[in-house]
Amino acid sequence: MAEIQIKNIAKTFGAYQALNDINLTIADQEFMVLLGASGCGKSTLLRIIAGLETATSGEVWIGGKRIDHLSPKDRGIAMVFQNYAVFPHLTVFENIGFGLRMQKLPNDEVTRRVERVAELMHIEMLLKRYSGELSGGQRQRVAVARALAMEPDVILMDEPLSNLDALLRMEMRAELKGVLAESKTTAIYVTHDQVEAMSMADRISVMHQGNIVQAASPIEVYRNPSAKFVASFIGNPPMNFLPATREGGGKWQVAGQSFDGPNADKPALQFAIRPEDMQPAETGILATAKIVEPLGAHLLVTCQIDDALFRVILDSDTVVKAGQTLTLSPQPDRVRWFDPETTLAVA
Ligand SMILES: Nc1ncnc2c1ncn2[C@@H]1O[C@H](COP(=O)(O)OP(=O)(O)OP(=O)(O)O)[C@@H](O)[C@H]1O
Repeated sequence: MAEIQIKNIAKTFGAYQALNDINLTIADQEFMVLLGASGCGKSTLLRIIAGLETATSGEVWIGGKRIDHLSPKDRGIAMVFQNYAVFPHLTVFENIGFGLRMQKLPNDEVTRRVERVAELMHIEMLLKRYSGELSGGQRQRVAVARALAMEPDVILMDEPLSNLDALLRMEMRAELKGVLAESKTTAIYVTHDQVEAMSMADRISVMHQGNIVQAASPIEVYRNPSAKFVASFIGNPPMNFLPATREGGGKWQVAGQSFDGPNADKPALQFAIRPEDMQPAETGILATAKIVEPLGAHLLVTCQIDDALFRVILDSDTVVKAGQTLTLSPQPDRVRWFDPETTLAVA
């Protein structure tokens, strides 16, 4: 069992607060993705768990044991980095077995483990090759295989696919997800790529300025963002927002139309909707199409509603021209509301 508990972790670099009181529990065998923009603190958190960085305060527990005072090699953790440090002058076999040799495991055990993970990563035919002769994708597989060969309780990955080209990345992310599920390892995966996060994670922790803003399943983060930051960070294009003023009795005025909303005691809220959840209708909000982008699978239309830009994703057969007025109506169960002061979601 390798449940990871992060308790009140804070980290300062001089006067700079990189992490503020982080609390997070990652279940045994869960695939947790830390997602956030550059500088939000995700690598720092990962490095604290690995023991490559010391927290200013707080505790890290794995499998019910406190481990933050242990040296990295005694934590039962393996790590895969972006610049996968595969040794070019060693064969693939020796690269994968490197950590096992350091642990002085017997030869037959090294062979057994290397062959097993090589098969898992589909590189068994490369074992005798020198790593310097491999492609980027193959080298990345070797790096992951080397981590898995350690049979760690926990595997930590920091942007492991970011050096690969787009197609290989897509292939590897599906494969990596499958391999990790099969190996029953608890995984924490750092990325700033939301597609990677959405497609791979059991849960995503969205980080911003040293805090975890929301930790939930990908679909929950997408459908029910807990804060405006999450709504604007996840989704491409992101959620749309329009100002809403209170009419009373749970009704809100949005761009000249009346909508059912929360019964909140606030003069104003923000109405929010995903681009695919706002469609042409008989009655609704009037929008002027500004830019029409046919993207093959669908049509992306950037509109103006009062002063706000608003993006909708329409069926690719829809005929829309720039300058045209559209009447748009939201799918009612997909409308979300945010408090403009706290920026938090209002139920
Ligand atoms: N050794 C250090 N000394 C001083 N500041 C640091 C140090 N390491 C990280 N920081 C700062 O802490 C903040 C968080 O860094 P971190 O590397 O965790 O961000 P990140 O979210 O992983 O970003 P990226 O995606 O760019 O790697 C950044 O502002 C960074 O400049």
